[in-house]
Amino acid sequence: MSTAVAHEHGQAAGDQPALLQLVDVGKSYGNVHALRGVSLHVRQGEVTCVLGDNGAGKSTLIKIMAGLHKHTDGVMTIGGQETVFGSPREAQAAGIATVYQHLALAPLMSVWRNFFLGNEITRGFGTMDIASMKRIADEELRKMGIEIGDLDRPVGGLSGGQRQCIAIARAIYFGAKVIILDEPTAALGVKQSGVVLKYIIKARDAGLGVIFITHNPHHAFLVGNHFVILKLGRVVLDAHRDELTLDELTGQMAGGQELEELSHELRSADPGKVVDAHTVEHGEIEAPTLDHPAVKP
Ligand SMILES: Nc1ncnc2c1ncn2[C@@H]1O[C@H](COP(=O)(O)OP(=O)(O)OP(=O)(O)O)[C@@H](O)[C@H]1O
Repeated sequence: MSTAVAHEHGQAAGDQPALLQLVDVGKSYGNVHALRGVSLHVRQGEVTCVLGDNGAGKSTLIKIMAGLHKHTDGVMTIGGQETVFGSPREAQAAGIATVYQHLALAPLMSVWRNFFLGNEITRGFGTMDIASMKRIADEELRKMGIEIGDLDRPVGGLSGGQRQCIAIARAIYFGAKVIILDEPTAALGVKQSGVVLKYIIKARDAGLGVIFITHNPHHAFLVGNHFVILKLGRVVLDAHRDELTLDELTGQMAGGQELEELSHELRSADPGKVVDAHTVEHGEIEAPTLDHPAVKP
């Protein structure tokens, strides 16, 4: 397994050129270094997973690629051209679509209205061509195998999984080359997560470069071609799927060293009980109860 950053600066590995590439990108907010030396490449028909805990720098990374923030170091290229986006509009125009976990759609608006939000079809005198928009939204959602039923329903009444899927279908229809998914499964149960993961595969198979931001290595490993783990703003793992196993990804994500230290601390707190890193990592540790000495006042 490769735990080091494996790729040469400025050059994507493999035959295909990267749709989007970051080389040694950094971002400082005053004297806070949110990202340092981050390199990443996103290729057509591949899912690049970016994993990281809270504060790892995932949101900052998304904001740079989505045109909300400018990086302070390094280079971003889109289709080989060095690029700094001045606004989210510029990123969209370059084919970068971002689906935010909570802001994917406007909850009070209908499904078809959301599908065309900001890209409405109009006839003469600026009147909206509602019939065409409904027809196209229906066709596109069906093409992706998304069953919604009544497209006049406000999306607020749909499940979180359905909302994410509509946002993905919309990005594909409007010609995105790269789709950034911001923790799309974080608030979902197992079944709904499965549905969203299926549409991540569909987006990949439609030829998009998918960036799947998540803190869940199990979800990442089900769909990912490439894995990057961020920790405190730095890349601590950059590996292709055939270079690692799910256990290794999970271990790296959890932080083997930190787990060792935690298990050591827990052992000293309760020397009668044997707790090893494996037990902690796999969630086999006993949950504290009100009777547990550790939580007594
Ligand atoms: N606008 C800002 N000003 C100052 N520091 C910031 C700003 N935005 C983020 N940071 C800092 O940058 C670091 C990375 O934050 P970021 O939000 O990118 O991480 P994250 O991986 O998305 O975390 P989370 O999952 O908790 O949102 C953190 O230390 C954070 O406090």
